[in-house]
Order: sequence, then structure tokens, then C-alpha cells
Amino acid sequence: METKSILIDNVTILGDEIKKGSVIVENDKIVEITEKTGSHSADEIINGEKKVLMPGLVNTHTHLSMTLMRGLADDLPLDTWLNDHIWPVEANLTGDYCYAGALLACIEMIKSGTTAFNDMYFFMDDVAKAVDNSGLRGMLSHGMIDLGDEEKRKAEFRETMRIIEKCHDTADGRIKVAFGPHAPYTCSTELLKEVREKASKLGLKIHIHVAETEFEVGQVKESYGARPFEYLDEIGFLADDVIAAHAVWLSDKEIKIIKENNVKLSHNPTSNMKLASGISPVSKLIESGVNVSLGTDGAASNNNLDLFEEMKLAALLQKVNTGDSTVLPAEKVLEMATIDAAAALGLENEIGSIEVGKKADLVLVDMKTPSLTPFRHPVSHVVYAANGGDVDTVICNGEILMRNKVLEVLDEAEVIQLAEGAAEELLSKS
Ligand SMILES: N[C@@H](CCSC[C@H]1O[C@@H](n2cnc3c(=O)[nH]cnc32)[C@H](O)[C@@H]1O)C(=O)O
Ligand SMILES: [Zn+2]
Repeated sequence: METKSILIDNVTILGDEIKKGSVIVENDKIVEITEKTGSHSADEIINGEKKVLMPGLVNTHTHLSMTLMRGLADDLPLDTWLNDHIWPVEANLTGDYCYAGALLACIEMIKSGTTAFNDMYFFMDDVAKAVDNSGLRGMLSHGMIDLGDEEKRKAEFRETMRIIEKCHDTADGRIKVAFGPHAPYTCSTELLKEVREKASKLGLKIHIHVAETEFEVGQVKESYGARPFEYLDEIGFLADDVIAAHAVWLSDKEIKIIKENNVKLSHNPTSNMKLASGISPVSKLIESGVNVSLGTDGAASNNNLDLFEEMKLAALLQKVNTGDSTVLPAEKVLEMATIDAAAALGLENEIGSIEVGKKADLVLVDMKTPSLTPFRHPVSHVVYAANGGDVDTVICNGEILMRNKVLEVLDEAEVIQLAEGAAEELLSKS
């Protein structure tokens, strides 16, 4: 195979220590990190002057195609939002709509520096097509809901198995498939137990919403006589392959259960604030040794997919919640959005940091802009001063997806037009 190389020259590299140097990429991997600059030839040379090179951000909870429902129903609590607004529209979704929404989400993520994500939704083979075309890396799951109905349960497993067979480990390994039981209040115990069994057998991850609202805690207590994580523990569902989104309402006993089972949590501060779901005890969880990463949730409850915003809000929310401005410092928040998120997806040896041998999932942030001047403390700037719009260049799996703020993979105007059309048609049916 012919080798393709990229030299990112004379750049400020974010890692355990921050250093100035150059990074050399061959095919899909980082092959060299050197303090020398300008000394290497390559097929592509990216001038990194006045730029910061950071690992691509990793979003551990998304519903990509929900971009079509952005701005559709704001300022509502979760149950009304889902039951009266989102689910009626979702009843009219098709694979083509999901493809259009996912493609829009992909260009939004590229433009804001996200290179990998964990998605749960409908028509996931169409979502996979969008992800493949975009060049991004994703873990995809068909969201399963049975509400105790056996026929629905069987249909959800058939669809999940179809997606696994069709999409797992495709797109040069960029696409993986996971199980996606929606939540303890929408899935029966039978469904959850069968997911556990199949996931263990196939070695696939599980992506689920847990303990998002106080209402959910009440519902689960009433049905099963235990809090959500207690119940999931009792039925043998929890293990280190579970990525639980939200985890807002937790007792001390549940924090212990999460830690003991090495469950990975995806904290979604914007969605939790917007739906007034509550505040996850993130700093306490991290102190207890729990892996907490960041997610945006869908664009209908955020309303964007910008992980830079999510990093800042995660930090600020913990500070105001604990009355302690020293909790969740910038360095930790950046880890949550990179290496901790990579570990949640089981990809800590492949992505999440800039190291020789890892995949080249890299983002350059332009620091030559008023809001990032003076160029002083790169980690602080990335977390507290930057937003997704400051991202200049994005590389995923060694492919340049965006250069100098211009997409190289997809036609931005075309994707926007496709998504506008799909959103309009979908809404006209609902
Ligand atoms: N097969 C399922 C689809 C579930 S996809 C995942 C679901 O999660 C929903 N969703 C999005 N954000 C949230 C959230 O914050 N909490 C709970 N559900 C959400 C989303 O609208 C979608 O219906 C069915 O037949 O309904
Ligand atoms: Zn969600």
C-alpha cells in the first residue's frame, strides 16, 4: 500500500506536557512527534504556527439525526418534550430523513472539532452511511424501547442484530455497533437482561440513558422497589462495558455501585440544564474514581453539538453547584472530552491523546483570534475561551476532513440544503 503522509509543523501540542514541535502522520496513524520543525518532507504540510494541536474531541452521548428537530420544542421538561413533541415527529422518520439529519450532524461535529461519538437512534444503517461519507469515527446503536410488549421487544432485537451484522467494524474500522436499550423506564427487565447476555457474548458495548430525572427515579422505584442503578445492579445488567448517559439523580449507594461495576458515565450538562433535569454530582463521581466523559445529547435538547461549549459548561456547573471554584479544573475537563471518553468507548489505546502509534484523530485550533489572545495558557483557552468555531483543521483516521475552516470531505451547502428539505418534509407530516 502506498504511504500517505502529513506533517503538522511548528505547532503547540497538547499532551501531559505542552510542547512546541511537529507531528508526523502516516496513513491513519501518528508515527512521530518531534521537537524539530521544518525538517521533514510529507505529502501534505500543515503550518501549525499560532495554532494548538489537540486530540479530536469525543462525544459520548448523541442522537445525530435529531438535528432535524433543532429548535422544534424548547423550554419544556423531559416527559412533555418527549411524549408530546419529539415522539410524535419521530413516528414519521424514514431512513432518508435520518441520513440527512446525521450528515448535517457530521459536518457540524467536524466544524467544531469532534472526531468520534457514541450515537443512539433509528435507521442506524442510514446513519452509518452518513458517518462513512463524513470520514468520522462513531459507535452506533439502534435505540430499543419495548414498554413491556413482547412483539416490540422481538422487533427491536431483530433490528439491532441487523445493524450489528451490516455495520459493525465497517468504514475501515471507524464504525462500531453497540446495543442501545433506551432507559430503565422504557425497557422491560427481559429486554435489559437479554441485552446484557448478547452484549457479553458478542463483546459489544451497551449505551443507555439512566437516572436522568427525579421523575424517572420515582417511576423505577414504584415499578421495581429500587433506584435506577440499584435495580440495574440487581438484575445483573451493569458492567464495565455500559455507557450510561446523564446519571443525574444518584444516591451514595448508587455511586458505589457505579464505581464497583466500572460503569462509564456520559455527563450532558447543557441538556440537563435546558430540560431542568438536574445537576449530576460529577466532581464527587470523579473523586470516587468513576470515569465521566461528556456528551451533548441530541441537537433538539442542546441545541448544538459543540463539545467546547460542553466542556466549559461542565466545569462551571460543578463550580456553582459545589460552591468551590477549584473543582473540575480545565485540565480535567479536557481529559473528560478526550482520553476519558475514548476509554468509555473502549478506544483508549487508539484515540483520545496525541501519542506515537495512536490513530491520527487530530484538531488544530487557530489562536490568532481576538478571543484567544494573548496566546498564554492553551488548555485554559481551549476550555474557557474557545468555541467550536475556532477549530481550523480536523483530521480523522489520517484523513484531512477540514482545512483552514473549509470542509474537504462533503459540500457544506449541499448538506445544509438536504437537511433543510428533510426537516421541512418531516414536520409537514407531523
Ligand atoms: N426504537 C425506539 C427508538 C429509540 S431511539 C432513542 C430515543 O431517545 C430519545 N431521546 C433523546 N434525548 C433523550 C433524553 O435526553 N432522554 C431520553 N430520551 C431521549 C430520542 O428522541 C429517541 O426517541 C422507538 O421505537 O421509539
Ligand atoms: Zn439522549
